[in-house]
Amino acid sequence: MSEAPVIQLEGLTKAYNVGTPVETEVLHGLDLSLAQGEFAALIGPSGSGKSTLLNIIGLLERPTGGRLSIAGRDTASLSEAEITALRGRSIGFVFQFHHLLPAFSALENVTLPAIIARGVSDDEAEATALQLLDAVGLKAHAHKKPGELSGGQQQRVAIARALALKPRLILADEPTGNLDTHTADDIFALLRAFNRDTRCACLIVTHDPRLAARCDRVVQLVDGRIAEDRGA
Ligand SMILES: Nc1ncnc2c1ncn2[C@@H]1O[C@H](COP(=O)(O)OP(=O)(O)OP(=O)(O)O)[C@@H](O)[C@H]1O
Repeated sequence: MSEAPVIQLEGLTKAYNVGTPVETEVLHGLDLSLAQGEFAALIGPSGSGKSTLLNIIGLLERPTGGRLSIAGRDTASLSEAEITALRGRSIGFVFQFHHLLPAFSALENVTLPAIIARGVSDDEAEATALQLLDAVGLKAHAHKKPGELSGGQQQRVAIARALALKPRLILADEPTGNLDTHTADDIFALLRAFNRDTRCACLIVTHDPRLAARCDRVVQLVDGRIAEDRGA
């Protein structure tokens, strides 16, 4: 039996200020499918719609038109509660401004989503989190707060947090954008290793041609349209 694509878009559009005299369409009928295990870059000039598309695929914003299925579920008919549940169950986010909770330790930042979103017990969440912090090279820093960690270390905590929920899909928005080349390579290698080990699909927005060249597939947006889809 073939698996449903993790992401499927058909004729997807997004407009802002819908119904007003200055409605602007920023995504113009996109078709895109990403299978389990695929590792893809999303590239394109500033303003081409990459973040908007990532937010829609991440179920943080609704499309204006077309179809969006995530993990085989058509999202159009889902209630807000069902959307939230699907997002929590299926998607891990690694964003540049990683939204770690400053008052909590690295360990707590990784455990809390599993406890809150999944109802996992404290002990089980902590055991998983420690394994993940070890895997990202931060076991010794587990009890430090984000403000006591470097940018690259904070980004690794964000990756551990995303992976703690064992998502089928990882969405990363410029995950290495503010990091030096060496740390960026480490972060990229981590994402790649988890993609290989768990077959989670990854879609990574990047302005870095070096990183895009190391993805299996490169989707290029220009002016809200897919201009190129290499390696599909
Ligand atoms: N909330 C909003 N309201 C109105 N227009 C918006 C909104 N969010 C984004 N846009 C517009 O949508 C277009 C695409 O923006 P988006 O942030 O998705 O581009 P991007 O490719 O991610 O750019 P960058 O690489 O600079 O981050 C831009 O023209 C932007 O001004």
